[in-house]
Amino acid sequence: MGTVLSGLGLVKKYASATALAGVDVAVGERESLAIMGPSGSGKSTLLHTLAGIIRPDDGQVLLRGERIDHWGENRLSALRRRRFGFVFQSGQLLPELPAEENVALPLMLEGMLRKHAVARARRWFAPLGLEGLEQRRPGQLSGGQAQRVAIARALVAEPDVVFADEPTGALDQSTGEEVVRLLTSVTREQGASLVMVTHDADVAAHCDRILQVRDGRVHGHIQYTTAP
Ligand SMILES: Nc1ncnc2c1ncn2[C@@H]1O[C@H](COP(=O)(O)OP(=O)(O)OP(=O)(O)O)[C@@H](O)[C@H]1O
Repeated sequence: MGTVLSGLGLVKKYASATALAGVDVAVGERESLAIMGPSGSGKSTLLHTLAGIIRPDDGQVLLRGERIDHWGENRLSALRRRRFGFVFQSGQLLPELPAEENVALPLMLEGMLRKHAVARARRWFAPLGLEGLEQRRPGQLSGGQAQRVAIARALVAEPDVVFADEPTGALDQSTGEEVVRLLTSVTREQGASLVMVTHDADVAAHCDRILQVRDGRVHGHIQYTTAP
């Protein structure tokens, strides 16, 4: 399995805390990696550093072997739009746009005509169990449906890597399980890798591998031979 994304010796310090104290991590082709650890252990900082949102103080981030951590802001934001997809805990959809336009947004931002972008966006509704909800606005969707729309938006531009930060954090247990099951399976089918921060061991168990982080360091790995 080839490596898509890697972090080597990542260090990130804030005035009051060392969020990352030298982290090595590699994410394989189509692999799903869960990042777990106590509150304040550096999970979100690690995800944001791998995604080119936070610049590390030391160490390197490589996408398909190419170093990206020292790229300029414009180049990094174009990379994030084209090659990465993002799913957050909640509140990431634009309330005034119908679901299909929310999904189409990354394509429109890249200059695709609205009707073409929406046509491509609609293809994601059936695989995510969202058929018939294309015209609904986010306020007319349940929490689980809104997260599935967010997953469709993260995948629509066919990214190399999807980053998810507590994607089930605002959902009840069974809705969260359904969302993570779809997130891991659809991401894999699309050919992308997944990096997901979660507090929830049941959610993490849907990933191929779990990275345990503690005090800004990798504390351990759990490798599943087959994800559920
Ligand atoms: N912008 C910031 N400024 C100062 N300190 C920060 C900043 N971001 C994170 N930290 C500190 O870095 C450490 C790691 O934070 P991080 O958010 O990565 O942890 P986490 O494991 O994601 O926590 P949680 O599970 O509570 O979200 C913490 O001590 C935090 O207080």
